[in-house]
Amino acid sequence: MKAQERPGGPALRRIEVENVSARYGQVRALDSVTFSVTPGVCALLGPNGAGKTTLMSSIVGIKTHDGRIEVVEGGQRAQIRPTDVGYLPQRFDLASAMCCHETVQYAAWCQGRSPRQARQASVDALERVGLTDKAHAKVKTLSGGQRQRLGIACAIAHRPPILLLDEPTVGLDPTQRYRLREYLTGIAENTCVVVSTHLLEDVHVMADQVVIIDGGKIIFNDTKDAMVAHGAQHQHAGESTLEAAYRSLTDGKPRP
Ligand SMILES: Nc1ncnc2c1ncn2[C@@H]1O[C@H](COP(=O)(O)OP(=O)(O)OP(=O)(O)O)[C@@H](O)[C@H]1O
Repeated sequence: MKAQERPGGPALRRIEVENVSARYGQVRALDSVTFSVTPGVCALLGPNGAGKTTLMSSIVGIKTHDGRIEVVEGGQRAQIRPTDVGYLPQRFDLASAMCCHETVQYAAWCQGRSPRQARQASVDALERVGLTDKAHAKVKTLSGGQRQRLGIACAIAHRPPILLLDEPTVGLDPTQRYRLREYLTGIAENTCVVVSTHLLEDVHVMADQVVIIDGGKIIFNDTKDAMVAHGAQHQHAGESTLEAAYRSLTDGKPRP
């Protein structure tokens, strides 16, 4: 992934999430969540079951919810359009008999690119995730990390102004993790990138904004520097400031 490459989508002013609540039957997964995201990398943190995936799928529009999720651009509010968004779900299936190039081409075509644009988009995205040499390999022959990178290629191929990645660095080797972080920080100037992660190194390397969610509620929403400053006040021996901040903010909270 080349940091100097920037997606050509229009810069969005911000994503507004207002008073969003969501349930699975009796389970309240999100409870009046309100925050906004401007271009940059927003790291979404929280314990297992906190509601991160539910929040991402609500923003994408596939989880029904109460409240409002909109884009505000030039003072105008609008619904988020599917073509505005690139989404890497936490778990996904790909057509195992298709090759990587066909897979990404199809994803770009589904996002409104013409067949010719989709072909080029696939070439570019596979290059960015380091899978050019696997372009004609069948999906079923890929390793776990290669599959994850193919999923990322599908999410970024149409160069969306909103990128939602649910635990994208899981399964990537250190070099690929570095390349992904470099790519995301490179596009962040004009892309709202929301990355769900359990890795504080992801936060350290690429986050501008940090949102911590616990029990379906936002318990922290500020800059990375503010999180570091909070951690410095609660640091134990052997802990980084980010580890201390995360522990002190999430320790002892009731779980749903
Ligand atoms: N399909 C589902 N049916 C019922 N409950 C669900 C479903 N998906 C999630 N939940 C519940 O909703 C809550 C939030 O889950 P969610 O997957 O959003 O958390 P998460 O923060 O993404 O967790 P993780 O870090 O483990 O991926 C949890 O209590 C979970 O058990």
